[in-house]
Amino acid sequence: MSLPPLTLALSKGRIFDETLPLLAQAGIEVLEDPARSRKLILPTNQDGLRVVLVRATDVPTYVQQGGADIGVAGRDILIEHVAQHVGWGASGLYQPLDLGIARCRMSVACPEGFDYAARVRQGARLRVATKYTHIAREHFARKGVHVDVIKLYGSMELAPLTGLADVIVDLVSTGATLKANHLVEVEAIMDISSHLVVNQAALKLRQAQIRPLIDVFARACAPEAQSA
Ligand SMILES: Nc1ncnc2c1ncn2[C@@H]1O[C@H](COP(=O)(O)OP(=O)(O)OP(=O)(O)O)[C@@H](O)[C@H]1O
Ligand SMILES: O=P(O)(O)OC[C@H]1O[C@H](OP(=O)(O)OP(=O)(O)O)[C@H](O)[C@@H]1O
Repeated sequence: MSLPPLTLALSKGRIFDETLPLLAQAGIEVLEDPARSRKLILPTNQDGLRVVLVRATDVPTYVQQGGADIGVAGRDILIEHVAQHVGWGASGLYQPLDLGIARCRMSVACPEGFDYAARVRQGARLRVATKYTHIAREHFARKGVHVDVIKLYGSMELAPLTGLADVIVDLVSTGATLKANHLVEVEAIMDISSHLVVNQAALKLRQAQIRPLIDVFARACAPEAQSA
């Protein structure tokens, strides 16, 4: 009797695009292009593996709850997920590998004319708009800065421009989005890249299928594989 295929959860933007070359190094090919198809379950050229497309924020949930066996998620998403789901227990989600893809950083940014350093020195209360409330709270708590955190789901750059917030905490890569909106990066909080996440029960029950897949990713993202 053949086993059901392993399910790999990916979000359809950068993570999908940057995971494909890692899979390709092991001869694994996704047989449909999410940019052209509305399908959410994509076959691969291997009977034992399929890809499901989920929102980036849902990848940890799918993997932890067993909707997928394995997934790729940004460190930003993983930190927020773990902080919000402490009740679920730390178990269920194994993070064996930093894949080094979708690299960016989490930063504090503010409007060009805003004197962030002075406001921090003065001990002023800051209004912080962000999707990453846990990371923002931790960062400002460590600095001893009092903040009101305003949770947003996107377009954080707009918040200081409309008077909704003083600063934002968001992802920065090239800096082009900040520049286009007359914002400046004033503090880097942490480097971000995407990690492999694995359902712990699946890892125990389906060792023989999952271990080789983890090894495929480990080989593909090793430094010598990058330069080859
Ligand atoms: N500008 C950026 N440069 C590099 N990596 C980024 C950048 N912005 C976000 N990321 C990383 O990519 C992850 C988002 O992955 P991806 O682009 O696949 O999701 P998405 O498809 O945009 O999200 P959603 O599924 O919510 O629409 C983030 O969690 C972060 O780790
Ligand atoms: O420094 P840059 O290279 O300009 O990248 C930064 C932008 O990238 C991310 O957004 P993304 O492109 O993922 O858009 P989204 O949040 O709407 O998915 C982030 O939220 C910034 O807006």
